[in-house]
Amino acid sequence: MARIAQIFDTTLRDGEQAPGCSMNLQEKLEVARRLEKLGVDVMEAGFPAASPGDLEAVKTIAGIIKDCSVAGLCRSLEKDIDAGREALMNAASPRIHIFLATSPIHMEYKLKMTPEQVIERAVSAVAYAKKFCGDVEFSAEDASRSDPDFLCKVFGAVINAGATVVNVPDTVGYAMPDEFAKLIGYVKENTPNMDRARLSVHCHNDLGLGVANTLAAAAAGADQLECTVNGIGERAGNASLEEIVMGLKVRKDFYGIDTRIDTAQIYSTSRLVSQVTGVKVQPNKAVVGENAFAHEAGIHQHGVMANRATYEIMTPESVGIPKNRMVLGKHSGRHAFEDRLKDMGYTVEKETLDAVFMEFKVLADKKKVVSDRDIEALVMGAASSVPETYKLDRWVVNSGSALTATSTIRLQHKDGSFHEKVAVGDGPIDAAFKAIDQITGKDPDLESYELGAITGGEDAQGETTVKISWDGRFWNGRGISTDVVESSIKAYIAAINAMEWELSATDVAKGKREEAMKGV
Ligand SMILES: CC(=O)SCCNC(=O)CCNC(=O)[C@H](O)C(C)(C)COP(=O)(O)OP(=O)(O)OC[C@H]1O[C@@H](n2cnc3c(N)ncnc32)[C@H](O)[C@@H]1OP(=O)(O)O
Ligand SMILES: CC(C)C(=O)C(=O)O
Ligand SMILES: [Mg+2]
Repeated sequence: MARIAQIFDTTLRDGEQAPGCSMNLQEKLEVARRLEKLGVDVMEAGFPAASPGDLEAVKTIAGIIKDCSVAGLCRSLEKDIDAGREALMNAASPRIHIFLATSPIHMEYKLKMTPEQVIERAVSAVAYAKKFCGDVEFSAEDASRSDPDFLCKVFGAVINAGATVVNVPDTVGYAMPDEFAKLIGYVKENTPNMDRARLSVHCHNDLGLGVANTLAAAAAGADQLECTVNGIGERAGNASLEEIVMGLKVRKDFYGIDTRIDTAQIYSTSRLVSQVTGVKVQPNKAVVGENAFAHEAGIHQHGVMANRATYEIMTPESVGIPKNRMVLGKHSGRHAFEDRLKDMGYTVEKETLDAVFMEFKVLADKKKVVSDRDIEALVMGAASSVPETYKLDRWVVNSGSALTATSTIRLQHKDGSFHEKVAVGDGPIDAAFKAIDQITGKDPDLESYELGAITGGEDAQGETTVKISWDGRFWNGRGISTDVVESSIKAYIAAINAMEWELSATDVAKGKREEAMKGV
């Protein structure tokens, strides 16, 4: 019988650590719900001690996710574990995840601790966490560059202190598959009481081997695999969830390992993560890339026409890539539209469906054929919208080679009032953003601005993604329109709304904490 490997997803923690991948609370919640539907066994929701915003995010996710464990990462410090405990107090299955480095270079230069002090600290941290939480994972950071015997000693000690999972991270993506498999076999054989804990791996992709190392470790006995959707994560990223899961599924004959992932949810989860982070999936990315199932060469096309299995080792449907179906356009009705949404993996409330269907009709008037990508953009726009403090009412922008770009923007505030400002700038987008800043009284830094077309063709919709920052925090905004200036304005307003919403939510939480402290 096949054994089951648990999938530990860290998109919301290690994934979010990647430059440009930060998500706001609303976006994290959407991703968390999708991960639950995907069937992950554990989701790491954040690093509660990193900031009050991170703590609130983990707490909110922990309160709504019921079908899998929710983990929070903590250093081996009581104050971090206390933050983890607070963040996870409403979780159905909480897991405190503690880490401490075990490699000579990390111990000497970063932690400035001796190996004996590291063992002592790891044990005391696990024992402290165990007082509040039955499920405690311990990660030996930089395990692949650690002395294997020392690693086994640390693991034996933390298992004795109550750790339920011990994790072997290849923190800097240094390991080679054969070598990593040997290390896993060694740890399994030589760690005292290894039968009392699950053995996990967490691989990074610095040499492009994150997935290969994870699969090699699974074959060698690891039974929890840590990964992220689309492989996002620190530096070159983490091992990608979709590649690990499909590797195990397609080559079950070789590995004999199952997971509980509903693979038909993979594609829509990948699209969601790409949309909320604004990080595009490369076209040739395995499993979920635009070209993963495209056949261009004649010999391949000929083979696929005779039998798809000549050049396809898995079907697009098995990862949830929708088949080519009815064309949706301005004559399509609600049933066909709703059916397509279901096929694409979206379950939307009636209210959202009504709104998206209306937008679809407006778009269908402008475009001959509305593609799945267009629909996805409409749903994402409606579903991920945080409460709108400001809404675009109307705009005019003048620009050209012989005049200074000028914009007039009118926004409606949620209290119903209208506000209009005129601004000049270095080009039409800058002028528009400056007018919005004047209205909102906010002056965030524009960290990134990306403009693309959702589909090809002259009537393609423009999609703009912006990232703004203020006081070290980041917010994304997305806007779509057949006019690229309008999509840019919408994206900027969406980012400002996300910022307004998160800052006010943090203020409320802070207020509540201060109130509670008064009573202590
Ligand atoms: C491999 C990984 O992915 S590890 C996870 C990485 N994630 C993050 O760092 C999350 C975001 N981080 C943060 O917000 C901040 O770094 C914080 C809030 C966690 C800490 O901030 P600061 O207190 O300002 O410390 P700073 O980040 O500068 O330095 C890290 C400190 O933690 C210590 N430390 C690092 N790892 C550990 C650990 N596992 N256990 C205990 N202490 C640790 C370092 O030695 C250093 O200590 P020092 O301040 O006594 O020199
Ligand atoms: C905290 C640990 C698990 C980590 O992310 C790493 O070592 O890469
Ligand atoms: Mg990591």
